[in-house]
Amino acid sequence: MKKINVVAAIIQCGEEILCVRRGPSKFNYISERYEFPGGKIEVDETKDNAIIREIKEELHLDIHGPTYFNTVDHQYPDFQITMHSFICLIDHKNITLTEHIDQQWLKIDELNNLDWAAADIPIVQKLQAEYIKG
Ligand SMILES: Nc1nc2c([nH]c(=O)n2[C@@H]2O[C@H](COP(=O)(O)OP(=O)(O)OP(=O)(O)O)[C@@H](O)[C@H]2O)c(=O)[nH]1
Repeated sequence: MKKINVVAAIIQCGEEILCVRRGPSKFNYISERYEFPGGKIEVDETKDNAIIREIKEELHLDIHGPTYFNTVDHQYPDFQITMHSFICLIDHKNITLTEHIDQQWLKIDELNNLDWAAADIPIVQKLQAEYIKG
């Protein structure tokens, strides 16, 4: 079974978090699902550098000092993913979608309104648990 290592950015601006929608895929379970922007870690690349590079490529956005949030291991029918998420703060919402088909800026308690890729559910749940705790 193919294994991939992915980084994902929880991009926060004020109280809102950026959620992006993947385009059509041959795998129906990720096709047009919402996810956090990011992508595969390249050989010899640090996770921090991978997240900075992916966000620059995908959103034309510079982020600084990503802060580690969690790691999710998830088995999809055709591949296994290990995804490391990072909280990234920015001070403006000027992004350009180069790969995704929609963007939504949502408050943490609104994140359930979206149809997420399954691997993202533990991230959403942890964000909500920490938000409730304060
Ligand atoms: N970026 C990202 N990928 C995710 C998330 N959740 C999730 O299941 N994935 C899956 O992880 C994989 C990431 O691959 P990708 O296509 O984004 O990576 P990439 O930009 O490096 O792609 P490339 O292969 O075209 O160079 C996809 O299969 C995607 O569906 C998420 O929150 N963010």
